[in-house]
Amino acid sequence: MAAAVNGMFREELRDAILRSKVLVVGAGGIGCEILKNLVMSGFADIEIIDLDTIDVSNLNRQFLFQKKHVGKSKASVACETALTFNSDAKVIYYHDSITSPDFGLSFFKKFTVVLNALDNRAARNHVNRMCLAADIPLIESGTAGYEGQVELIKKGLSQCYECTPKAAQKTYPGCTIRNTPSEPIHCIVWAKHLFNQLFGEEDPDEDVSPDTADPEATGNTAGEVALQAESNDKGNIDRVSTRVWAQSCNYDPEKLFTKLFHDDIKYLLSMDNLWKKRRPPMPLNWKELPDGVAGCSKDITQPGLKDQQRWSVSRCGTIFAESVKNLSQALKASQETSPNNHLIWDKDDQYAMDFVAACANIRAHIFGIAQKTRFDIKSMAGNIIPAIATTNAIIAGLVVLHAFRVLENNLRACRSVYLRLKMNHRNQLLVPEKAVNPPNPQCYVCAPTPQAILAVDTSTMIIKELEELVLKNRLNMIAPDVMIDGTGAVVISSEEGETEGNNDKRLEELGIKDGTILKVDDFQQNYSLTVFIVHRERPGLKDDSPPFLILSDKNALEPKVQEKEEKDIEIEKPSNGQAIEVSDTKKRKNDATEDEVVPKKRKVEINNADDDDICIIESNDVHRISSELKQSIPKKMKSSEDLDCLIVYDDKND
Ligand SMILES: Nc1ncnc2c1ncn2[C@@H]1O[C@H](COP(=O)(O)OP(=O)(O)OP(=O)(O)O)[C@@H](O)[C@H]1O
Ligand SMILES: [Zn+2]
Repeated sequence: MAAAVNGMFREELRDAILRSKVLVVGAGGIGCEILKNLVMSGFADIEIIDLDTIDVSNLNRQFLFQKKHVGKSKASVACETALTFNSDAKVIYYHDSITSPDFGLSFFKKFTVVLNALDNRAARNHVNRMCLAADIPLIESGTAGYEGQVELIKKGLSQCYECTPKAAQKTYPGCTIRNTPSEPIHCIVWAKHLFNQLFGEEDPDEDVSPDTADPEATGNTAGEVALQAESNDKGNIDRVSTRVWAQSCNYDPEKLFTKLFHDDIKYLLSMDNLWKKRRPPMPLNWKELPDGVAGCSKDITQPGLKDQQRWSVSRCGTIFAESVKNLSQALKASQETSPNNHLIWDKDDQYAMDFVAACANIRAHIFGIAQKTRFDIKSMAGNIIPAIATTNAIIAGLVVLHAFRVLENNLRACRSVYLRLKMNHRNQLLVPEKAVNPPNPQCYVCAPTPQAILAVDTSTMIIKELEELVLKNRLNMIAPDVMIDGTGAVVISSEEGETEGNNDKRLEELGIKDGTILKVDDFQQNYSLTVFIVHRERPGLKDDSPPFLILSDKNALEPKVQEKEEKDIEIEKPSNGQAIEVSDTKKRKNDATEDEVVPKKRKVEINNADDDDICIIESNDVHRISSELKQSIPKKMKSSEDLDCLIVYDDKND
């Protein structure tokens, strides 16, 4: 093959290709294309890793796989097929996760360049950190429908994957979901919550009942009055969990329907402040379900496949009853093994999907919102973004062109490139950045001494929450060790059994208070972070403000000359917090000034993919966070610009 590419590339590049050792992370849509490009360009020493097996749904675009490969390791089959294009190449495959401790620093250090072809934030963060630690150039890529992006990540030269905040995931206020839906997606999210309340993992924060704390309805006691008036034998969901009540009535579809789509709606109607400027919802009667479809003048016979038709309300009722029956039986069967078992919502499970489609459409009808087909609901509920083979191929081509530049040591030519859906004003579909974006000096990952400020109520947060919510979920660590600077006390150890006794202790009990400095290390990621604690009181457990905030402006930590004398807590207070990534969207925003951490109770995943979760944020949280931060930020920094862009809405995923 080397001979075949002779003459195609300059001699130096051809030799560099032959000498190089390349790691491809992910053998999915982009990964398969990259691997094919690599072997066809004469790369002779390649390793590829993927944790997954081939699914039939991969076959339309992952051309290294065929029907006979379904169920087999992606990495193994990709390797086997690629070798048929160039048997001179040496390709090693791993059917494993790149986050496994087996792939440590010395593994990464073997490579000339790493090419990411992943689909989730956790893995991308991890590879980012490993490549920074190993000082190996990483080419990061992603696609979403017709759009895509390729960028170089090189320590000290370019931004890293975590340098700038990414736009927040799509969010919906909790009260919109529970009280005042206005779009089909609000009804779909509500229906998914209902599934979990009835059959899945119960989460009190996914309550589907009317929300009496809705600020728009405050001062309105009608809801309470209505609540009293409604008979408890119908199941007052504010007093008994939806699951317990549903079980007590043996998942009787009529009773469930009446509770959810009649009684609760009447209750909502009694909160009349909500309906002063809105069309009020219309409670439905199980025995008189209309044959009409919201958005259609009458019940027309619609063309197309069953999945692509909009169901009449009475049809939704029938499907609701059928799916409730099947799902409750499935739940019962699974609980025979263990009473803690529950169902997991899966868009590809017929009854789970039927249930969500029927409930979403019934609720849509009640609120005068256009109904959707089961197919549309599946796309929205599963947050499916069509994967386009051509987009993947274009992006994979660019990844390999970037790799050539890396091999030629022409890193500055590796400017980020965006593939657009439509031409820009220069008639470009592929739009390069003007130059390689320099690293963010305040990045909490790639800065020379990474630092972050954690503003938290040290009297309520427990150590387990510090580990799970802050260090793992928020700061993307895998196995953190935490030591208090100064005393050397280890509060969290990645070694099993060493610090479990601390798990339920509050931070202040272990001496973590305002002004404390924590030294956090994740040996698996070769990552060290200094965390400055700022105590920030939370008014009460029922308070909706985020349980903690992370800021990353290390300049805020340096005392000004006149303040040096008084080296007190002021030095830990943020002055101009640099925003940190808030979603996995590949588009980076440079304008946010501080990071907002969504309280766990408001965060809702509505699909299975790590990177496609939809969060619910109470809209008034934003203002509360702002005003709280204003109090903790030195006066000179209090500008509205600094505080008004906490949450960026963007519906793109990579
Ligand atoms: N931690 C990880 N280690 C190794 N491979 C990973 C890891 N996380 C994700 N991947 C792989 O990255 C690939 C991403 O490819 P792609 O985006 O085409 O996803 P897919 O799962 O093949 O397709 P779809 O999500 O559309 O069904 C997948 O094959 C996935 O298994
Ligand atoms: Zn960075």
